[in-house]
Amino acid sequence: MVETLTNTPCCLDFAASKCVVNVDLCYLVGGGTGGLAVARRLAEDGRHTVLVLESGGIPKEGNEIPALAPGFTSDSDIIFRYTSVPQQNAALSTDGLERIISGRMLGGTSSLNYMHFNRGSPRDYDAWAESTGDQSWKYSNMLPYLKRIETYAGDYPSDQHGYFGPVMLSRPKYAPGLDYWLEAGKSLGYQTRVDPNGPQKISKRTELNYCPLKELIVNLDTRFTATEFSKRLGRRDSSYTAYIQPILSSTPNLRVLTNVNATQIMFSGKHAVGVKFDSNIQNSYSTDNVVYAKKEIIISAGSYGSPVLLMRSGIGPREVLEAAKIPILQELPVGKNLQNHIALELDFLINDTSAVIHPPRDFTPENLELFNRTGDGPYSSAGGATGQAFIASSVAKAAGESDWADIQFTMAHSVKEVLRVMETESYQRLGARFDSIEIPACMNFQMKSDEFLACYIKHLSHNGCHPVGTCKMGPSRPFCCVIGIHGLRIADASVMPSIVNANTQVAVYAIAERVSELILQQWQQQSSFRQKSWHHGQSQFGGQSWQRFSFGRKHFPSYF
Ligand SMILES: Cc1cc2nc3c(=O)[nH]c(=O)nc-3n(C[C@H](O)[C@H](O)[C@H](O)COP(=O)(O)OP(=O)(O)OC[C@H]3O[C@@H](n4cnc5c(N)ncnc54)[C@H](O)[C@@H]3O)c2cc1C
Repeated sequence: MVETLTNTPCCLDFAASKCVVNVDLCYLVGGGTGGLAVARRLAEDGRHTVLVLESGGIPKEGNEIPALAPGFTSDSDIIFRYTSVPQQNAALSTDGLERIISGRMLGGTSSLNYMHFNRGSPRDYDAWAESTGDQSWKYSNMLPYLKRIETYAGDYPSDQHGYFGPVMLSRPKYAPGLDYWLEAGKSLGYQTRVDPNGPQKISKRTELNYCPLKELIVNLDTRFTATEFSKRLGRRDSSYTAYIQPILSSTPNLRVLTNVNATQIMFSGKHAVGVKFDSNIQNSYSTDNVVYAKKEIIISAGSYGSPVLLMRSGIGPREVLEAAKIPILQELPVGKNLQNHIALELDFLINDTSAVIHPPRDFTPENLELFNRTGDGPYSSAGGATGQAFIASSVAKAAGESDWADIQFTMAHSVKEVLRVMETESYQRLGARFDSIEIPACMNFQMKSDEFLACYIKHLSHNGCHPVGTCKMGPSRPFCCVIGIHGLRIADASVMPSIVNANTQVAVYAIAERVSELILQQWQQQSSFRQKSWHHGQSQFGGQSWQRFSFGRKHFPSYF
């Protein structure tokens, strides 16, 4: 059951409107993509009680309908909204100020996103292994976790896929324009029948006979594929619907508390022991509620939320904490290393609307009824990005990384290559022509010239909604533990040392799967050690042994 403060039975001091909760073992801040995946794995083990505190509520009605996803991104009830610092080379049409959003509800941003399902390149995971010095992050070692996420229902069944995981990975039947996309890719010499979620290999192009845009894209080793999605029968599969909803009522050791906002981690010395939170239930606002966790605290508040919570708790860069007059508990470069993809939409005019979603024609009551009945049709698509391609640019090539695609485009990113695709026979049949938005600063340049495109990109590009890296794993931070602090871990997009070359939710799920397994192993080892120590202590010290050897109790007797 999803609970609110007003009805949770574990709230000990309910009458005083301050809530003091003692959780058996573990407490998670943030019921988002990573958080709920960790919560599920820890709870289903059966030996531990897990409490999730989530700032938002249950996803709104209609959240499962992909076609409604774009509308939800501006619903202030279910998003965190920020504005970037002024950018020098992006978003200049809005004075360099970027609108940044993330999900604020159960499922977090997996309840808000467009459901594209891409693992990223094996090179991305290998790079994590290299930067952390921990070989277990290598792709070959992460493959079991990637498989554990998914129930594969795509076109390429193989031993590269999982078939029993919570998230359904599928390719929708309804895919307007996909045929044109694949035909265009094929006509340019690219492979098209490739598993987008198999190990990402860049296929060799058969010939390079036409490349007027070669300064940007020299190596056109690209694969054009259908896009795959985290959807079950055409409906959104989020971490809430996939990991938690199916087990919540039958898992009494898993508690989920909604509409509570964590404000600070509490410490005894350098040991994280609890979290303070505000709650806002039915317009009744209460502050400084406290939850204590016996085992440990795991933060999964996302790439913006996790560093903020750490800094509020005294963990962060000295200059930031001093400026905010927050006593420093641990100086760490929290909040640095923010990485994101850059995104740019290009508009084309075509004369045949069968290749795109056409709202007046497609979003009809009949098609809604079709979706409700079968999960098919226009309502099963979040914006119609039915095809995608991964390509290695000349920048990647120059760095010796021609097998590490640094551009992903989904009808259509990566300007010059998209323009090229639109010039192919298949898109010319649709009458496709570039319909550039008029930007005064770019009007002096010749349309499609390098100068024009550079100006266009600087003005209209924006963040790709894939923030990572703000609490990055380092060599001295095993199992996503916070350096210098006991009992505090992070499991979300913020721990990635570097961004993957695709959409980020799958990598977050993989991190959550791996971290939760490590946590369970570590807890198991600790309890075996404790048991051994206890027996040993008993024989040595008789009745005094428990206090002498047990962890936790000794340090925090008042909490437990
Ligand atoms: C518009 C959009 C479209 C996207 N499309 C795709 C896509 O198609 N495919 C893809 O792979 N990726 C996509 N992404 C990115 C992807 O969804 C995210 O990278 C991923 O979901 C992040 O997971 P997370 O666990 O790090 O954070 P989140 O899922 O955001 O979870 C953080 C959770 O913590 C909660 N929280 C934060 N602060 C507090 C606090 N103080 N107290 C309590 N709770 C708190 C939040 O409410 C949230 O539930 C998209 C992102 C956006 C914004």
